[in-house]
Amino acid sequence: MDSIVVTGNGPLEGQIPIAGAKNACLTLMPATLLSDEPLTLTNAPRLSDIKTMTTLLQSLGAEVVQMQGGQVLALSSHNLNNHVADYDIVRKMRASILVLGPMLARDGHAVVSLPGGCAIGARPVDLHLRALEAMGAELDLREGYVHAKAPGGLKGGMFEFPIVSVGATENALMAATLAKGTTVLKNAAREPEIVDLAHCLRRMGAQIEGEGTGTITIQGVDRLGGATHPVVVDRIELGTYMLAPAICGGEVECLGGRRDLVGAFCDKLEEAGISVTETDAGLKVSRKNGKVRAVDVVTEPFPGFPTDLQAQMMALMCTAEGTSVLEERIFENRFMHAPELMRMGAKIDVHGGTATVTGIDRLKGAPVMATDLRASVSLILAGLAAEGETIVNRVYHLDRGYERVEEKLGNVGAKIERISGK
Ligand SMILES: CC(=O)N[C@H]1[C@@H](OP(=O)(O)OP(=O)(O)OC[C@H]2O[C@@H](n3ccc(=O)[nH]c3=O)[C@H](O)[C@@H]2O)O[C@H](CO)[C@@H](O)[C@@H]1O
Ligand SMILES: C=C(OP(=O)(O)O)C(=O)O
Repeated sequence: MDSIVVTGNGPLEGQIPIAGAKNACLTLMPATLLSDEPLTLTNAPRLSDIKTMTTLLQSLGAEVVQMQGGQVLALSSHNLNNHVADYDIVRKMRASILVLGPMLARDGHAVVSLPGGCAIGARPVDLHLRALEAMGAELDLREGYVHAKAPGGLKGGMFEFPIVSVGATENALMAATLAKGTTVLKNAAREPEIVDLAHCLRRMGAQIEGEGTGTITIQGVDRLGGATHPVVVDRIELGTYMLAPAICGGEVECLGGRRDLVGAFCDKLEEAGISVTETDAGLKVSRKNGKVRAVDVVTEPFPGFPTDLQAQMMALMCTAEGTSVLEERIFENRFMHAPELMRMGAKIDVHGGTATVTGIDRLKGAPVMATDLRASVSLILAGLAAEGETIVNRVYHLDRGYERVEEKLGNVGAKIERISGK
């Protein structure tokens, strides 16, 4: 298994291009299952999760062709010949459950393995299933698989999500585009990835209103056509790289960055004393002098502070002036980076969903273990500002969500290299 070695090397200067969003691309790709005409996605990120979704779609009979080094994905589902999403693929990535709604809506049947829990929490899919049931789906859970049927096709319905779920909103939204009649999704997720999905579905001929608000209304249509759609910028990759100069000092412009994608996060950076400026090309972040101030963070659904940036923000707080309280409200077990940061000298106290971080002057490099995607990158960020060498082991998690991380950080002056495992 590969490791990443990072050595503290002073302030960072330069530009980092931000890729298309993993979490948008992972929901846009299954949208191909709604149509027998081609769907072309541009600005796709080159990540192992995208390969996993490619393998899953191909296992169903869809065609997925990578062009321009993987930045363009040409998808087609005109030859769908298998409606069973196998456990061996689904278990690798939770977003695999997103094939359920589209397959069921188009062909009236689908069998999809339950994805199971993961390091950050139990992550059930009950809301995906309940939303589909509200559209008339008949579901049966057997031997770890969801067996779904809608013999006469899905029918429009009303579903109010008891808690906000990004994935369940995506599954229901896709399914509703081909249901007969009107579907209303209440307390829907408002994440930019949902808005991007709605834009793509509309290009394919879907009738959708209200994306980006808590109520999405979908008027079902008989069929969807093809489309070409650019994947929205990755707000989590953006936030991660904005934190690099915040932690190390210096000035970095994140190309393609947009404040509307990371508003609550920018507010927290500014509260901590970091400057964020909108430029023609993106967002420029600088920390020219002075200490970072400790700030409190509560993770919430969009437009709140994203859970996917909590670990990276904790890395910043480790050397801030004062004490910060980070409250994780989305996932029940998302502080696995804390003990690893403590190996680097951080002072962190975790109680349930709350972590209290007391800032120290400087972290010290250490061998650490990456436990999940965002934990991995938080350790890299911490290592960039630490004294000496930090070896981040088990970085396969990192490759799920960050393309060419060594190159992107190396180009702005970071001392970072990948060591290939045996
Ligand atoms: C591929 C993708 O887009 N992943 C993102 C997506 O995950 P994902 O779509 O899995 O996250 P959800 O928004 O669904 O999860 C929010 C909360 O709802 C719970 N829940 C969810 C579904 C369900 O059927 N029942 C249920 O109880 C979850 O366990 C969690 O506690 O949104 C999360 C929250 O912003 C992000 O951290 C993930 O990076
Ligand atoms: C939790 C994440 O992804 P996933 O939902 O695919 O596990 C993430 O992107 O931080």
